[in-house]
Amino acid sequence: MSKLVPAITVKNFNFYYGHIKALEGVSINIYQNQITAIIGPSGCGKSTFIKSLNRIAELEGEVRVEGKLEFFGQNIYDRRVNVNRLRRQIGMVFQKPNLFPMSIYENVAYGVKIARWCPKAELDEIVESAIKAAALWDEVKNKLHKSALGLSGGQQQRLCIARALAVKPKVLLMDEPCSALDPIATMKIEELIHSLRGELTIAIVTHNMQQAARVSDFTAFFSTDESRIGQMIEFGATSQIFTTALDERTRDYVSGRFG
Ligand SMILES: Nc1ncnc2c1ncn2[C@@H]1O[C@H](COP(=O)(O)OP(=O)(O)OP(=O)(O)O)[C@@H](O)[C@H]1O
Repeated sequence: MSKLVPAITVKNFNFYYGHIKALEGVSINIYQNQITAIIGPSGCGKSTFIKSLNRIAELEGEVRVEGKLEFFGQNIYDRRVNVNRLRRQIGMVFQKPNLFPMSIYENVAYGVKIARWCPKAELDEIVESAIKAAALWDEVKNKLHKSALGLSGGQQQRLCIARALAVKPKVLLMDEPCSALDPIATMKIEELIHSLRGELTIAIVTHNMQQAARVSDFTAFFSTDESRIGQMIEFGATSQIFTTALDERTRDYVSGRFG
């Protein structure tokens, strides 16, 4: 394996919603061009964690952070950070597809257009290559100017991924991207994630153990203790976490005995 470079470095990270502590002492590297799965029981702070990486969490209300959270060496919570730019560089796909009521083309072009002026021919190329990268081109190439809301749930989710890819993010965060999809649509998303392997840094929250084992290079297991505050219990190569985890709580969770 080539040398691992952290895209995101997290050290002793605490996260609060108002006065309520949701995460405590999280330390982890999200490695560049690797796929990291975040697993753990409901309410342990998996979504909170990934939403804190691109500062989407603060859209939900007053939040506070402590500790270190760096994106290629830059403090993500520095006052001088341009949050819109940060969210382009660290894109996100949610549980349910959240397309705009616009055409397929416009959905993908949207982020590019608000970031900069772009000649039509270049925009066409960006849209096409993003939809191709999201493994959706053959299904939509003849209806690019039809409403995106007419697509199936699985197609909509791949279009959300295309929209995120169009602005050339360095990191893509995925929060249970398959939880609303049937097995075939899920398989297509997994194949798509697989095709991005080695080219894009991905952090994916999933409740599906087989999915984590299939798609990721690294796995982080989060949990809570009696305090109900989320912690990261163990982080390692996915093969190790699923076969020889060091912590008993991780072993119990991945084997289905807990959670
Ligand atoms: N916007 C919010 N305001 C206040 N508390 C929140 C907010 N979002 C989440 N929480 C709380 O933070 C804790 C962690 O929630 P989070 O959604 O991150 O967990 P999760 O592991 O992703 O759960 P699930 O697997 O059920 O989606 C929970 O106690 C939750 O109630």
